[in-house]
Amino acid sequence: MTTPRERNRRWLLLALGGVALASLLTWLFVRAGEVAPEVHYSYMQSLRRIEQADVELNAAVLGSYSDLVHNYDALVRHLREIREERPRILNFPGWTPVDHLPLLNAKLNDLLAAQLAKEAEIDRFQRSNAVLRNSLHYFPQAAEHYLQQAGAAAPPELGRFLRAVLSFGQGPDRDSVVGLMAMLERLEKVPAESLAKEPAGLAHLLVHARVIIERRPEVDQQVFRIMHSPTTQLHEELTRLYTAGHAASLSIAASYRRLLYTVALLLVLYVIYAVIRIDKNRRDLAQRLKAQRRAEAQLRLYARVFTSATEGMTITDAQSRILAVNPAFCAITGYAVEEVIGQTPAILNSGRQGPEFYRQMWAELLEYGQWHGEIWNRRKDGGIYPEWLSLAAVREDGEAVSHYIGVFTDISERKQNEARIQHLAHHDALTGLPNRLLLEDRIAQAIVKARRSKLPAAVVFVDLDRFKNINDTLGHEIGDHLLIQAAQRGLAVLRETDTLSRLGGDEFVVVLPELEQVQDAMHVTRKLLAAMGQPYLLAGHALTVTGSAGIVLCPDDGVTVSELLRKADAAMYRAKDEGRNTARFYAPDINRASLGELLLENDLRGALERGELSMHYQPKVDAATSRLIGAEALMRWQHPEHGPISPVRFIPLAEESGLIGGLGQWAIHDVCRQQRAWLDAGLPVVPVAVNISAHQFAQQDVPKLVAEALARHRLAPDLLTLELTESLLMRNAGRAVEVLHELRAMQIDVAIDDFGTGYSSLSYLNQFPLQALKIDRAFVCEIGEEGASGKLASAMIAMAHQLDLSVIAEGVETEAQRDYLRAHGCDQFQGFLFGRPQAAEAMGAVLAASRQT
Ligand SMILES: Nc1nc2c(ncn2[C@@H]2O[C@@H]3COP(=O)(O)O[C@H]4[C@@H](O)[C@H](n5cnc6c(=O)[nH]c(N)nc65)O[C@@H]4COP(=O)(O)O[C@H]3[C@H]2O)c(=O)[nH]1
Repeated sequence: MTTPRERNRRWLLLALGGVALASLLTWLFVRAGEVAPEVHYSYMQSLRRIEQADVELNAAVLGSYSDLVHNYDALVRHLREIREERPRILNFPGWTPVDHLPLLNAKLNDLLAAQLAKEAEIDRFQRSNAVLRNSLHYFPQAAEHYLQQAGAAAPPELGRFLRAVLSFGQGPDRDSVVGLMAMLERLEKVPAESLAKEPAGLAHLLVHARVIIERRPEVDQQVFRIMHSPTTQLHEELTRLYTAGHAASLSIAASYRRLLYTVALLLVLYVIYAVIRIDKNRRDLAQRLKAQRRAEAQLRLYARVFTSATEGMTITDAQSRILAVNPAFCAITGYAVEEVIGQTPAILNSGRQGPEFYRQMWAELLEYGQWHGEIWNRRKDGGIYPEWLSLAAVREDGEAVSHYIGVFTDISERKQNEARIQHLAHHDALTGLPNRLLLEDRIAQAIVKARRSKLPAAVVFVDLDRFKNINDTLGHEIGDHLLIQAAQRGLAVLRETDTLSRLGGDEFVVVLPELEQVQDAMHVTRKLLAAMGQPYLLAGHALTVTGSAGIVLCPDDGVTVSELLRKADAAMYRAKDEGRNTARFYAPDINRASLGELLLENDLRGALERGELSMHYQPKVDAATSRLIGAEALMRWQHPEHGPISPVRFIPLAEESGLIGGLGQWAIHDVCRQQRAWLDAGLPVVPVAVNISAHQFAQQDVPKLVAEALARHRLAPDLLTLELTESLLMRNAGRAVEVLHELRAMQIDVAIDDFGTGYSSLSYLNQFPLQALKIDRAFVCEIGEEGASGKLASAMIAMAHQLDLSVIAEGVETEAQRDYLRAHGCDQFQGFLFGRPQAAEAMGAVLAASRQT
């Protein structure tokens, strides 16, 4: 930007430059045209006329001298011409080069001097020649007359003298002057009486003779001097010098013309350049104007985004002083704009995060230029709320930070939803007791405590005796009420540190951590069974239901969750076997005798080789059109003695025994093999999802395994998808992110399975490159029962969509569930309503049928 002062100076310089250029051009123009031809020709003519007159003057002198012309008219005329013309050559034309002037002036002066000298000589010549002419004219007549008069009396020498004078008069001879003068003097001395009768005639004759003898050489000399006057030569020289001066002037004028032409040419070029520049500037200006308009429109858009965004936005300077906040900020925090401008965001500090949190946040923000995370802040009214905050440091041209920008969303509702999801995920919907997931966690904690405190823990498996009969005869509703009351009674007899959970149906499990003595476990169990065994008054019926319990001790009977549960279960069966309404401690023989899990595990080892395992396929359909769009592969074990065994039972066994690696690998290969077979059979295949267990994920290089299987069966990656559980991802987030990125690079889609049953927050799932989320069957089950669970499923769908995840609902059994989920934007359905898991042949038929729809 130029200041007005600079602009004025620039204009002044421009004006001065213009004046200087105009002066230069004028001067060049004048200099270039200064040699005016008419002045030159006039001067040359004057020179030539003088020269001509001079030549003719000489001719006139010669004419007079040779007596061809008897008057001096021509002579006088030429002299007059020269005199008249002379003033015209006295001043050289103004353009004559200055360095030529001294020589020209010197030559001119020489010429003038020579002319004056010549004029004087001519003047003398005129006079002498007139006298001589007169004598020459009269001398012959006088001689003739005298000789006639004197006759013989004439001096003897006279005849010779007369002839000599006559001859001398025609063409003088210098040498004869002396002799003639001697003769003349002698004749003049001849006494008059001795001469003839005409002495006066002789004297007259001798006077003429003297004139001839004296004047003839004089006139000759004068003519000689006139003829040899340097005027002619000086004329020539002056003309030559003048011509040279003229030529030099012409050359100088030509130089100026060239210079003028060059300057003019430069000016023309400059004008062209200026025009081009002006045009370019005009175009640049137009472009800049366009860009500026675009930028203004963009700014208006940004401003609209800023004011209408639902996220709170804060812009601070480098010292964190708030410069601007948007309306959403005010709506969320309760502060008015003027209350926060100039303050720092510390006014929102809730005290929930310690100094270390902020120190790390700032360190990350300054190092990476951004920070994202959850933070608790305080509203103006003192209320504390969680927000998802994204901070960015703005650096101009990589320099120091100039501003900070904060964008945040109030995630109170999401947090509440998550908390409710967590609660539901970990609690039984009917009784509100912890469910299997939370139970496993509590058992794990009890194991750790037992190890640390050396005080044993007990796990008690309680099953209500013949509860099924109540359900079957009095209906589920009464059964449910009974279970609720049983749970409440159970809770009433337990310590706060104990856990009572419901596994499902009529199965309860109690965790008793840090027992003072082992018998306490039996004591508490008996109290529990007694409480639960009291009569229940339900819908007018007084019901008594007893319970059987199996107790295991940690660490004596086991140190893993599954082991303790399995053994407690076995002990419970022993109690049932031994007459019900009783409790039994676990004993090693129980395990083998009642359940034979170990035997089962043993059987599982050879199951693959014996061909007892197979993959079944359950269809997935598009929520909007109900068209088949995928399938989930589910493993089936056909035990030769026990018949079909659920994967819920044998997959944990396979995980515990380390067999899961082989089974998982086989599952992927078998699904790929099957897809290839369907493809070869010309069926319209759909992507098939394979479950990956946490143990398999930890043990194997899943991307490599998938790549090998795809390559071996020549399958495109979009025909295979993977399902990983939420807890798997959370257990080793760092490695999971890496593996998921590898799979993404291979274009393998990954879905998160059983969502809602883990402990993860959706915000944290953000870091995983996932494509789909499967809502666990537990949440779908609740839909249609007028509970909160429907709301949870819809909250999950909304949150998953916010994370750009497609949502699949598992276990859709009823049309009510389907309609509810569809209305809330669920993308895909899987469940008995659309098809049960079925063998490959049956699935082939489903694929074939899908061609028609
Ligand atoms: N009540 C009801 N159930 C429905 C409905 N729709 C589907 N299901 C069942 O829900 C389970 C869905 O599989 P999942 O959640 O991955 O849960 C699976 C998965 O975690 C595991 N599993 C099965 N096959 C494999 C496998 O090949 N590898 C691994 N690692 N795990 C497997 O075993 C679990 C249980 O499998 P399944 O018994 O086949 O049970 C399947 C399926 O039969 C419905 O409408 N109502």
